[in-house]
Amino acid sequence: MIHVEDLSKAFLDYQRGWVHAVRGVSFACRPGEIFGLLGPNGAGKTTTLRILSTVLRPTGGRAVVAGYDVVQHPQQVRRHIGYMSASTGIYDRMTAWELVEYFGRLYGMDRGTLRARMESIFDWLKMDDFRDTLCSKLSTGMKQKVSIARTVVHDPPVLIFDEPTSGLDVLVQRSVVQKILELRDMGKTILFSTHSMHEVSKLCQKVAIIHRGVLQASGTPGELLERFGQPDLEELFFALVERADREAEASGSGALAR
Ligand SMILES: Nc1ncnc2c1ncn2[C@@H]1O[C@H](COP(=O)(O)OP(=O)(O)OP(=O)(O)O)[C@@H](O)[C@H]1O
Repeated sequence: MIHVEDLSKAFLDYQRGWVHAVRGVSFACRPGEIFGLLGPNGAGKTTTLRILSTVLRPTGGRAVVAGYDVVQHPQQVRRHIGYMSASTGIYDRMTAWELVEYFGRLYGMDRGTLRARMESIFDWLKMDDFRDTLCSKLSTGMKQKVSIARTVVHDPPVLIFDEPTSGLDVLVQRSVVQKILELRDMGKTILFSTHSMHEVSKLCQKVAIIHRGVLQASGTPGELLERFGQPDLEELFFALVERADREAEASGSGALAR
């Protein structure tokens, strides 16, 4: 459902020259599976997810999402994905209900289907108590639920979450993680990025560790620990990041990626 092959993205930056944000990244994620992209700041996670959600064009390689190539059929890709990032917009002057309805209409859903879908989402996310409250008056946790609702309103088969729990308290984090697990159980294909090893071990069937724009390793958490002889994900993460940094220093490209 998500197939990424040798994907690259370089930006021409005014101060830094060419920044190779993503270099030769390949992975696949299937329905009913959560794939975690784990990496430190500046690793290339957001750039990868933006390419997959057609916000950015790759400079090399190929990505197919829900059966559609992201460069050749961006509109079809957008119809079949839900993309949620920290900057997912919540409009203060709309109520929770109006906002989700607005996005459903943008996806071209007819009134009857949209209403039934919204009733079921508001019930699933326990949003009925604040369905008519203005978004400006919602707590951070309530806003996060509205973001999830707008991301899934058109019932896309593929969901892409960019650090969906960042900046949330532990209770809200827990409920977001729970909802992501429920979406997986509904058979969705889920890709998400995070800094948190704890989330990866709780959520992911497969994980890729990315640093300096390069996938340092990918597989099931169990496979990776065995392959690299590490006791847990945290140790594995540090070992791979340090190895990549040493290699970059040795090749003289140490300052490049951050
Ligand atoms: N529009 C841009 N122009 C120039 N460089 C960019 C641009 N967008 C991203 N980059 C650079 O690409 C690299 C990867 O950034 P990216 O945002 O993908 O990392 P990330 O893994 O999502 O980091 P974080 O966890 O901090 O959000 C960084 O060096 C960043 O500065």
